[in-house]
Amino acid sequence: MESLDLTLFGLAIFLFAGWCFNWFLHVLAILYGKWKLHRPTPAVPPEDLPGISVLKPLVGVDPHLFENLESFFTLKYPAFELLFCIQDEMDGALMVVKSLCQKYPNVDAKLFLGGKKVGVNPKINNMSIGYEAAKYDLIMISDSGLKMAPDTLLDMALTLTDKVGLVHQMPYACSRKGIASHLEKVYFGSQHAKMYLCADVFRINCTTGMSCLMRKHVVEEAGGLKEFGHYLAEDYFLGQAFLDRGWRVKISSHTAMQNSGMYSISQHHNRLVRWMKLRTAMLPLTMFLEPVSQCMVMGALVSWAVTYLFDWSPLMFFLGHVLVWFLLDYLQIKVIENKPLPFSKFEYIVCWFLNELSYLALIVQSHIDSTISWRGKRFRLRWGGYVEEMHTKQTV
Ligand SMILES: CCCCCCCC/C=C\CCCCCCCC(=O)N[C@@H](CO[C@@H]1OC[C@@H](O)[C@H](O)[C@H]1O)[C@H](O)/C=C/CCCCCCCCCCCCC
Ligand SMILES: O=c1ccn([C@@H]2O[C@H](COP(=O)(O)OP(=O)(O)O)[C@@H](O)[C@H]2O)c(=O)[nH]1
Repeated sequence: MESLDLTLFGLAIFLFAGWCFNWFLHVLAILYGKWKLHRPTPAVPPEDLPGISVLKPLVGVDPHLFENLESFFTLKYPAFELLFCIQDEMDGALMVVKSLCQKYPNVDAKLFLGGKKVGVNPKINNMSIGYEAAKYDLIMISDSGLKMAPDTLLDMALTLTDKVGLVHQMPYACSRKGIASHLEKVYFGSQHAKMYLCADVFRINCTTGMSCLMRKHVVEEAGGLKEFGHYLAEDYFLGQAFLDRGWRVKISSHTAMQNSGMYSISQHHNRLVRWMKLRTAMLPLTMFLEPVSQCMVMGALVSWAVTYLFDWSPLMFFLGHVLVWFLLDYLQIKVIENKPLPFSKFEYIVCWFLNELSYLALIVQSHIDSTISWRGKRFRLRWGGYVEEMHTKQTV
């Protein structure tokens, strides 16, 4: 009996300590975000800036593709080339790129069709020819759904100092109409940003491949881009390859502005489930950490702990916990948005609860099957982050 008491006491102390650590992370993320993000970009003589090859892997067209790609043609940076990679020659994105090349004939832009099969990851396959043709040592991988501010490339290049090998942008989102867009902002501005900013402070690898600038010669030392084609989460392994070679990996002070023209709550959820599956396969520990780091789960566990330890009312404790979390998330989103929020306080309440509650269901869903669907292809995940493509049998 005594050993059971001791175990419960130890568990309650552990949960309470984890809860205190969580508040530390919350406050740290807000303060670090305030300090790190949205810094003014200094003016630098153009001759001091290295050239950059920007790889744009494209699949399909959405209503914002033209404006998103156009934002790369209007970047304020002295020397860069745009390398558009399109895997399917019939893809409508081809027309969009061609019309932008006509509109901006002075921008150094090239088109690569068909890709090259070097592994399982279709994004890597798509980018392979463009990667080989890149003429600068600095390459940037930039997903199709991003819209970039004119000075962001400059900010990223200035963050890439001597010891830094890779600079990535923390994912966030442009303001668009509707609840799905608000939900996306609430997710990326709250729990995602909290972990992302803290991971950067503690130098934990959380490289996200939607927008990252890196030194090509280091990628070559690691075996070239094709080495990362075995994984779907090529971004995490790219970041790790830089860290393993003694390079620093940093975040830019500009966030990655996702601006896909096709967005809905179910698309957002499917994407989060896909990412969770990748994280679980790569880093199995996140399978345990992720649920307990959720507001509602942590609140319920620690309510028990404080009742056991201090005889506090579990209900009052839980409600207070949720309220403080909710308010800190609001402060953090405001720091990341850095301008008036595009939604009302009521919409924030709805999206915050929707995000917190649906995320728990998504965690469960992510463990139900280990296959991943991504842009029309299906993959089976293996431990360690390896993947196999699943081919559906053709019937005649
Ligand atoms: C109390 C401590 C609790 C710690 C709990 C940790 C739980 C982790 C929960 C959330 C982490 C969110 C922040 C990381 C970003 C992850 C986003 C993601 O999963 N992206 C993956 C997919 O990206 C796309 O993949 C396809 C590619 O082609 C696209 O271009 C990509 O955008 C991506 O592959 C994964 C990247 C890295 C995941 C690392 C996760 C480790 C995070 C640990 C943070 C812990 C900080 C705590 C500090 C003490
Ligand atoms: O078969 C594919 C799937 C994706 N991509 C590219 O990979 C990037 C990321 O794709 P998506 O936005 O679907 O990934 P997510 O951010 O949702 O993980 C985009 O530029 C896509 O065009 C690609 O080139 N081929």
